[in-house]
This record gives sequence, structure tokens and C-alpha cells, in this order.
Amino acid sequence: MNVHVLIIGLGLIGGSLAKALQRHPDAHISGYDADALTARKAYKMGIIHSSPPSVEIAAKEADVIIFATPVATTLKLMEQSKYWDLKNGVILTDTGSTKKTIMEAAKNLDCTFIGGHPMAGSHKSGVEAAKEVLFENAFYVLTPNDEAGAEQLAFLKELLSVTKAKIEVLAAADHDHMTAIVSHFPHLIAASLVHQLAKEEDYPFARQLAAGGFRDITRIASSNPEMWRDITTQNNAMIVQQMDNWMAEMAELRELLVQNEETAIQDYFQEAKSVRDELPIAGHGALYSAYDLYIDIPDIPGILSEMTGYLAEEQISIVNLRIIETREDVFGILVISFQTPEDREKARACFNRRTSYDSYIS
Ligand SMILES: NC(=O)C1=CN([C@@H]2O[C@H](COP(=O)(O)OP(=O)(O)OC[C@H]3O[C@@H](n4cnc5c(N)ncnc54)[C@H](O)[C@@H]3O)[C@@H](O)[C@H]2O)C=CC1
Ligand SMILES: O=C(O)C(=O)Cc1ccc(O)cc1
Repeated sequence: MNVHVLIIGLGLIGGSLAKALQRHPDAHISGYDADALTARKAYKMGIIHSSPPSVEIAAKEADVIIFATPVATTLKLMEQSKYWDLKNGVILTDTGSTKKTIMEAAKNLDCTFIGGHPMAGSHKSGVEAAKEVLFENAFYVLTPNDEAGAEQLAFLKELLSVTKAKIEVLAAADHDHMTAIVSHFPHLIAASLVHQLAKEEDYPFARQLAAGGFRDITRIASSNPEMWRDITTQNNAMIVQQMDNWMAEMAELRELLVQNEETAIQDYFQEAKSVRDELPIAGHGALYSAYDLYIDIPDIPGILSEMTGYLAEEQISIVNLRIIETREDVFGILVISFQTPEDREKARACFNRRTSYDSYIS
């Protein structure tokens, strides 16, 4: 198929989609960004084939238009799209973290709108952070509107298959309910913990002491505030509901603390541990499903090429690799994600044979 795809918004998500779509043999990828410098960068990086001067001109040619902008901006662009000269049969889609408000707005459009949300990302933003492999093995939720026929849905799924994400069709309300639980509300917890730390002005050294747990749980507080403002205002009711549940949970926990009874406190942690350990985070999870292997590595030059070199020699493919942030003077943790549990076991055996570094599964 020859398909002209327009991506509006060439940041982390739009840029990563552009990179992944470059794998498509017959797709022409054009890109538009309100920030001209970003569009120019994307073109120079070779992740878009063309960079039209205006969104109206860009939209004319497109068979598929992907809005990869903050969700409030996406609503504005959807409204503007009514005045664009669109091709017959064009498919509009987006990448926004919220779906209900967007799908309500899509009802006012005369064309097919298939909501989308690739459930992978990071606390970074901008085209510089874009990665071709960002969506591999992650879920990619689609929420078609009533106009979307089976053929158009299949067409979009086929196009997005180059991302190697697992595509899942959901109702917008179900999407928003579940993402409020596992993504949106946790973001507020991260931000509020950082606020709580910041208020401890008499203890500035606490910031230095902030250990792995605090860093892990608050990493996402470094995300783009504009993006999270929009998510929070659009999925507001669901998030408020999660906060009510959280406050009830905190009241229960507070009572447990006031009683200060050892067994009950241990049971609370034990129950949380059992549920957490059973979460399919490293398996076929609700959100992410990579098979991660953790390796304690020393912070020495060349360590990454050494480790990936062993895997290359034993022909074990990886889907992702990252280092969990640690202090500079202690060991870092290298996290390598594999496509299958078998690959992860092979890698573990390989590292056990060839290095003295400890490796473990979370
Ligand atoms: N960051 C993440 O981890 C994830 C974000 N999302 C969603 O994807 C969307 C994009 O997020 P990111 O790529 O992270 O944001 P980003 O901030 O990295 O990129 C957004 C881009 O949109 C451009 N833009 C803003 N207004 C525009 C307009 N009117 N016309 C054209 N371009 C415009 C900006 O200049 C920027 O380059 C958001 O809706 C977000 O909720 C979805 C999954 C993960
Ligand atoms: O960085 C992380 O862990 C994230 O959770 C990123 C993220 C942000 C927004 C989304 O809608 C989906 C994923």
C-alpha cells in the first residue's frame, strides 16, 4: 500500500512514531510542528520525508493524520480540522493519554477518527528523545468511533504494526478508568511526594539522602507539566475518584500506624508485596510487557559495549536497554529487556558464565 501519513507534533511520541514508521516500505511520512525548529530538526534527522509549511497544506495530501500533541492542543486541532481540505476516506488518529474527551469531540467531525494511545513513553519530551523502539512490546490502545469501519481499523492496525506494539481495542471510558489507576493518579503521587520533600526546608540534606525508592517513585514527576496539566484536566473525574480511593486507603493505613501493631503492619506490606509480585509487569502486563533482566554493573567506561558484545556474540536479541539512575560513586543497575523469557534466561546464563556481575529478575 502507498500511504501518506502526516504526524502533527514531532516530540517524544510523534518523533518516535515517525522513526518507527520509517520501517514501512510504502509510507511517506510528512511532519508538522508548531515549533518550526522542531520540524526542521525532524527533517534533518531523516525521520520525516517532508515538512510542509502549514498544517492545512500538510493535511490535504494525507491518508492518515496522527495528532501527537498535548491533549488540549489536540482538541483545538480537531476543531480546526473541520476547515481543512481533507481527502475522502482519511483516517484521523491521535496518541493522547486520555480518550473520552477526545472521542466526544470526534463525534463533531465528519470523518473517521480512531483514538490511539501508545502506552509507552518516558519523563523526557521533545524530538531529541524520540526512539524507534519506544513502543516495542508495549500496548497500543485504539478507540474507534462509530464511523470507523472494520476495514479502516484493520488499515490503521496494519500501519501501526511497524511499531511492534501490541494493539488492543478498548472503549474510551474503560481506557480512561484504567489509565487513571495505573498512570494518571500515580503521576499525582509522584508530584506530591516531591512537593512534600521540597517543603522540608529545615532539612536540605534530605534531598541528597533521597535513595533509590524515592527516585524510582518520583521519576515521572520530571515529565512535561503542560502535558500532565492537560491529562489531569481531561480525565479529571476519574482521577478525583482515584484520589478518594487513595484517601480512604491512607485513612486505613493511618489507623494501622496509630495502633502500631507489628503483625498487622507486616501483613499490610506482605499483602502489597504479594499483589505487586504477581503483577504481569515483566510478562503480559496491562501496560508494559518486556522481559527485564537487572544486572549490577560497575560504573566503568566501555561496560555497555562489553555487556552488549557478549549478547551479540551469543546472538541474543534485546528490545531495550537502560541504566537506572544511581549515585555516581556506587554500582549502577543495567536493565536489559528481552522479547521472550527464554531470551532473558539465555542472557542471564551468558552473563553468569562470562562476568562476575550479579544479575536478577525484579
Ligand atoms: N510522554 C509520554 O511518555 C507519552 C505521551 N503521550 C501523549 O502523546 C502526546 C504527545 O506527547 P509528547 O510527545 O510526550 O510531548 P512533547 O512535548 O514531547 O511533544 C509535543 C510536540 O507537539 C508540538 N506542538 C504543540 N502544539 C502544537 C500545535 N498546535 N501544532 C503542532 N505541533 C504542536 C510541540 O512543539 C512538541 O514538539 C500527548 O498527548 C501525550 O499525552 C502518550 C504516551 C506516552
Ligand atoms: O515514563 C513513564 O514511566 C510513563 O509512564 C510514561 C507515560 C506517560 C504518559 C502515558 O500516557 C503513557 C506513558
